[in-house]
Amino acid sequence: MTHPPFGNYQNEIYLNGLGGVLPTLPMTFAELEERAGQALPPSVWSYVAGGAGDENTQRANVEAFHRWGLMPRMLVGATERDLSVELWGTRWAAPVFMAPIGVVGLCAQDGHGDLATARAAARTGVPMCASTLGVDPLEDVAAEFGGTPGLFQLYTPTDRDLAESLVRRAEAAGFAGIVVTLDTWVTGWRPRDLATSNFPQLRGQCLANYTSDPHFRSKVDADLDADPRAGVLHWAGVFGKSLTWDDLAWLRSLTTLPLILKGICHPEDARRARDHGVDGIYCSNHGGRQANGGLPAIDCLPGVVEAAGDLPVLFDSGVRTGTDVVKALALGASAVGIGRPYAYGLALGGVDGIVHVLRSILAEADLTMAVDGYADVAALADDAIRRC
Ligand SMILES: Cc1cc2nc3c(=O)[nH]c(=O)nc-3n(C[C@H](O)[C@H](O)[C@H](O)COP(=O)(O)O)c2cc1C
Ligand SMILES: CCCCCCC(=O)C(=O)O
Repeated sequence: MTHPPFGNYQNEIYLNGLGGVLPTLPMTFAELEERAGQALPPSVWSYVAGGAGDENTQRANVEAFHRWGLMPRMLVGATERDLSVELWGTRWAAPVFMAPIGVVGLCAQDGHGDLATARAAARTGVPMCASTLGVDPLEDVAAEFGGTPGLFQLYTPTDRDLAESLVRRAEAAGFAGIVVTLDTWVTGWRPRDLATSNFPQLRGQCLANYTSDPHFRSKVDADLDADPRAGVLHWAGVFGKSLTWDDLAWLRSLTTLPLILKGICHPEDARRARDHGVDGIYCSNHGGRQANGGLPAIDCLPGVVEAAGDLPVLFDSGVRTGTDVVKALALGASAVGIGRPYAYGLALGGVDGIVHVLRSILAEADLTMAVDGYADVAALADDAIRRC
């Protein structure tokens, strides 16, 4: 799919003026977050916005971007930019994707946020990484991608046959890679969720990938449609395998699709993952939702990139603007994950809301590269960023 330059969104907004639909959507992350907080039911809002402990790592993820600065280059004529990247043999329209967000389904007013996210992927060319914890089964999600590649994020259950079934279904549905999340086999200490006690109830609504799974259903001794609680109980018993390096050969054996490990921050873990034959590393601290007191993820990225060698490195945690995207690329990310911002766009404007958030971020990234003199992602590898 070819795209007009992402920066054109700026002209569209100027031309539509205040009378258009677009200006009713926020133009800054601060406003986006504030308005999503007003739009979402309190339990969903506190779940999405919240993090671990006093949320210091969550804030640090965002603030750390300000301690990195891009170095502008002049007289290079970056009048036309190409932001596309090739990952695992597939061309992505831009070096950006939507990070997996379980429970994102509940951010949509019609309760089908996974489908809305997939439709936004189709409209923008920005891949979606679909969470295991969806409101809509992965097959229905993949059917909405419209040619944009998609990734499936696996929460590995203790039941190996169930893991295999989920991966096989993702393969059959046409997903282009499997992202295995390592850092969330149990949830971290999340005071906002503890205060509302709503987490189990929210989670219970996001088990479509399990309750639609033939293997899962075969293990539940009840009619799941008549008694959804039986499904929740069975899920609670199989969710959350704490993986070790010894499990990697088994994970690798599940699929010929690219296998990507999410939650890697230590260079030594990146090196070990590479030695175990994975196809990609995903540097992330889960947006500060799991362990508080950690380093900002962006500060971990350079070490992970170096250790990963020639493996692609995905990155997320704290990305709020197009400039953040360019900084993460300049620090070696192959593609950058947008997390909470797209969930907030969904809460405010459904598919249009996500599209607006993604196009704004891409336009800012594109225009930042134009002004700073970087015509493509490869050019950013050339000394484009400094510690402030
Ligand atoms: C509400 C919410 C749910 C999430 N669910 C998942 C998930 O199901 N699987 C996963 O690997 N990561 C999940 N994450 C983590 C994101 O993939 C990503 O790492 C994080 O949002 C990045 O931080 P940021 O949103 O502050 O940029 C979730 C994040 C949020 C905010
Ligand atoms: C029991 C673990 C559920 C994890 C829910 C989704 C997620 O990753 C999150 O950060 O929230």
